[in-house]
Amino acid sequence: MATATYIIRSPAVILSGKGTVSDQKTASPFQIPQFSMNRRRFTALFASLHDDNNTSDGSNKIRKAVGLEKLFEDSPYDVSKDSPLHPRPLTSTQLPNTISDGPRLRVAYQGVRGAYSEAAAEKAYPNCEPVPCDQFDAAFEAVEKWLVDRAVLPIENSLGGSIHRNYDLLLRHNLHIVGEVKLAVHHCLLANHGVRVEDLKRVLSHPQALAQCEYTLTKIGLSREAIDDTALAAKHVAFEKLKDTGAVASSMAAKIYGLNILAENIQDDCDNVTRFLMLAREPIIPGVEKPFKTSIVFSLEEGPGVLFKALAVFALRQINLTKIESRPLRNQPLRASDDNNNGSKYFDYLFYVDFEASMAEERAQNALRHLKEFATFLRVLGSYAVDTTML
Ligand SMILES: O=C(O)C(=O)C[C@]1(C(=O)O)C=C[C@@H](O)C=C1
Repeated sequence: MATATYIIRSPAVILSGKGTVSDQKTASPFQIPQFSMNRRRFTALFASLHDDNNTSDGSNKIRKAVGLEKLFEDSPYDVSKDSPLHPRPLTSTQLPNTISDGPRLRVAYQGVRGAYSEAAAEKAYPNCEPVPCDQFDAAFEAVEKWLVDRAVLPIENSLGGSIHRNYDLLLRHNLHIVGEVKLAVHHCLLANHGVRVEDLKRVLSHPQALAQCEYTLTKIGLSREAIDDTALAAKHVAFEKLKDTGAVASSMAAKIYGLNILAENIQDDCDNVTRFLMLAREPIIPGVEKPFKTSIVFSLEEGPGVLFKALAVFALRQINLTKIESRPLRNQPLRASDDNNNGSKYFDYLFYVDFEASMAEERAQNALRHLKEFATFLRVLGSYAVDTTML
């Protein structure tokens, strides 16, 4: 039977399911002396959640499908070995504000200067050094390869919905969610000086930004063209000195690239908020001193009421869910329905759930233990403080 070696390097990662994980190692997850919760119980809990004695082939297939087998292979150093280089896990109380003490934290974001993601990085980590990345993948990789300390990436918007790419990348990469930050997004219509709204034929921006301004752009009658980020759209319009093309971007982008603001607040709803995730190589130790949220991803066997059963583990413990998202389980061949086989085929899905509880709480631990009884795969993406700041 094929076996895989997993180095479980954090207490916040759970690999579970019906496959064989023959040789698990746990790498010194707790190094913080001021760790305040019942450390022994927490360690025992994670050890038990990692302890997978099931033997059917289900989860190995899933791990292969989502690339989990690669999780630790590319690690710049093996954290299972004691090393002075091993950074201490961040504590929840260090985040997000006190993190800027000491040397400036380098924070990757997707886009160029003036992108909303840069503003989100600065809100998440005041006084940080924002590091632009061309794509979301590059931001994930920059953290993994120790080029930067953190990444701040958008995950959902109140008008446009989920940013699916980042849901997929969360699973493909080996980073932990250590916080969230919400940013009010006020879009402007930008153009070169001397250009009027009537002169414009098209507008460039990030697809999310274009979707958020759908109504206004249709009213003006502009054709839309997608570009990697809002600030890059502004930069392109400015550098190419375009006369018939505008950009949807921030007032900061207008300032940086010397564009004129033709219209402000052009998003379809004045309450336009994007939620960003703060990602790090190490998880934080979850606390209970302030409102916490936990993000997980899991998959289930096919069958009637299975998702209902999965969600009931939270309802039974009065745990509120704040988000549920399903994504196709990539590289998983289409399965034929075995019961009442009528030749129908269906897809397999991963379910991403955010719930309002800390992994330091017994009810959250029990809920996940319960879920693990029938989930074919389960991973905790992070347990982190809720962003309760006023926008
Ligand atoms: O293009 C930018 O400026 C970004 O930061 C990206 C992004 C996104 O991906 O949703 C971020 C916030 C806004 O919702 C629009 C675009």
